[in-house]
Amino acid sequence: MTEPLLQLRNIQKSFGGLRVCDQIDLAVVPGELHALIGPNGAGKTTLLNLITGLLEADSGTLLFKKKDITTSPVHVRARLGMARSFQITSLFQGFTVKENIMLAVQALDGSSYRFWKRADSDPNLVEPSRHIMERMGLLHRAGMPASQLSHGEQRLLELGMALATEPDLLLLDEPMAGLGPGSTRKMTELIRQLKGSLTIVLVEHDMQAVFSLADRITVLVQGQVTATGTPDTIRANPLVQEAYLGTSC
Ligand SMILES: Nc1ncnc2c1ncn2[C@@H]1O[C@H](COP(=O)(O)OP(=O)(O)OP(=O)(O)O)[C@@H](O)[C@H]1O
Repeated sequence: MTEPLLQLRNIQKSFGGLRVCDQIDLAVVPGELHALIGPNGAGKTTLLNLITGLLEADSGTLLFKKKDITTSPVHVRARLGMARSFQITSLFQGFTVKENIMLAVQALDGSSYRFWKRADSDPNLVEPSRHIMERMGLLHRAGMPASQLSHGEQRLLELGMALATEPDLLLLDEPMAGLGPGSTRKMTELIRQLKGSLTIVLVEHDMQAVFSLADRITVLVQGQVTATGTPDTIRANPLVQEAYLGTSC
């Protein structure tokens, strides 16, 4: 098997007496879109938080690009090439779409925010920002404050900001949440276009999107990995069908 880009070995996490992640083993290989699914409260978001470093595991090992990052803080993991789609609340609401994207590009470039005025005419920032806005279908919104965007557009901006850091591993936490059918289709298509050019871990409740996008799916139930496999294997797994009884996977 290809050497994993991200590997979790025997990861445990409890909140008080509640074990939320229990002996999690997970290998994400380069270039794949690996979806994490499971019923509400299964521990998916907690697992993403453990991967990005927002939370620290109680025990177990996390490897990224073969480096042990088990205790590394968020910014070290980000510098190594991990990005998570920002929550809408962390967009700079008063800044325009272009300014938000430029800030994210600037973070990659390492230059200081106090040079903002110059940054606005710096082709090294302007060109990549323009490219990202174009890719996200947000070019026509470049001058609009983030606060005035629709919910779907804000989610696209979030994704654009994550991509601006040119990650090797992109973690997406429910990118379709709260989107209508049109925006969901648009987001699905965008994620499909990203596939292959980077490795993606996707947490999503929209099973249609998950099953159409994922190369492999890991199913979490009550903090444990119940199954990992291709969409077809997962669909046919009786344990998964039991966990998802009543849903359309
Ligand atoms: N900071 C916290 N303190 C205490 N309990 C927490 C904390 N974060 C999550 N939990 C609990 O851990 C369990 C797993 O939560 P988590 O959000 O990881 O699940 P999830 O699979 O992402 O659920 P959903 O699909 O509903 O988003 C839940 O019982 C939740 O209440």
